[in-house]
Amino acid sequence: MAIDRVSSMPSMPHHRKDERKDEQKQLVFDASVLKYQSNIPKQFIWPDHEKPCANAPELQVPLIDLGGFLSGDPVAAMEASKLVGEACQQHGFFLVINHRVDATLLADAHNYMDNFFELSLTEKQRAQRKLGEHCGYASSFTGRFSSKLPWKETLSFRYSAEKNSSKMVEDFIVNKMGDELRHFGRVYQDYCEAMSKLSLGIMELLAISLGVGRANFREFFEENDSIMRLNYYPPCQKPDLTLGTGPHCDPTSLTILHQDQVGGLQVFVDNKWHSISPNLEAFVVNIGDTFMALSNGRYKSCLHRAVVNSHSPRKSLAFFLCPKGDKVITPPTELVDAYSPRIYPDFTWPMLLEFTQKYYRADVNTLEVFSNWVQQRNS
Ligand SMILES: C=C1C[C@]23C[C@H]1CC[C@H]2[C@]1(C)CCC[C@@](C)(C(=O)O)[C@H]1[C@@H]3C(=O)O
Ligand SMILES: O=C(O)CCC(=O)C(=O)O
Ligand SMILES: [Fe+2]
Repeated sequence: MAIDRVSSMPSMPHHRKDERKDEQKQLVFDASVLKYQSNIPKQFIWPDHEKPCANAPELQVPLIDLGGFLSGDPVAAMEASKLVGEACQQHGFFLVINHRVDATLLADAHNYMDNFFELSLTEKQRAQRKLGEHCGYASSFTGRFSSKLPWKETLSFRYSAEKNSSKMVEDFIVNKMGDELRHFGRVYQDYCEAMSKLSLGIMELLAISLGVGRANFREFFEENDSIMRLNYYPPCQKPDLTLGTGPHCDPTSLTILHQDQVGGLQVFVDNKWHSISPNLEAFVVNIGDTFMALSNGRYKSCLHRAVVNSHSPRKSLAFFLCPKGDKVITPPTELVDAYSPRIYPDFTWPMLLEFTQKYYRADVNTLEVFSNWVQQRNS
């Protein structure tokens, strides 16, 4: 059964379920074919109010130099945390440079991604993600959603920072794709380790900016159980009708994204879509719904999307930091008082993840609908 936005998870009438199954069976997003088609299947056409708008103005996002902070300079740490705090109070997006992620590793991550997505659909489908699961290959989520399909292929896998999981990514890739992709798996294992390390540094800056203990969030995410996602956006002959990724807030805690030089990431600020220009030296960082709850709403998870174009494929590598499954999302006591009462209920990340994978397509309201769902279940 394909999943669309549901408010109270109604059971689907049988006849509709059968119709949907037939419809979904026919629809396969084979990028090697669809990128040449000028008649776009209706499932990929977004409603007028969500279609891309021409020439979105560039968003002035703070470019935060992490060099001094990563060298242990306390003044630089204060300066960086101030810039991070200002960005998170406005739109939750900022860029980081001098991040110490190895340039060769970053180049390999982009190159190996090209190799994978240029495989035949049959080859890629060896890693096909199962309904309700978040790891594996997906081509525009046909079978998962029945309308407003994203114009993209994705490969997602789980990364755990726990000591005994040092081969989790490599093993997943080899298990799905065979031994010939072992090195591919190794590259993304190393990439995720670099992302995890960078995330923990950024968590220190977020803690300082919120006035909680500097180690507070770092310890909370030390043994993170995160999601790595490779986004591949084929060219589209009608890029004004489709979206690579629909409008959403990331349900996760922190996203570290590297976009290639093509451009397409847009953020909704001051009631208008703004583009974030490519900068290969920088990572785009944004906080997600889970961190918004952890900060008791002080920092906002921000609406964003990705547009496509008619001339070249676009790639982005998104590392989604997530806490270990047994961690309860409760804001530090410093962030809750009579003037700032609790906004969201306690929850764990696996609860929110299951909600987005089985019941609700993440959008701008995910955390609010999820909170009501949790409170209904607890009442
Ligand atoms: C936990 C996740 C669900 C999604 C991938 C990660 C973080 C972002 C989420 C997503 C990108 C938000 C928009 C809708 C979505 C279905 C997508 O377009 O990919 C979301 C991802 C998902 O549910 O697979
Ligand atoms: O590809 C992009 O630039 C954004 C992708 C994104 O927002 C996501 O995968 O959550
Ligand atoms: Fe996102």
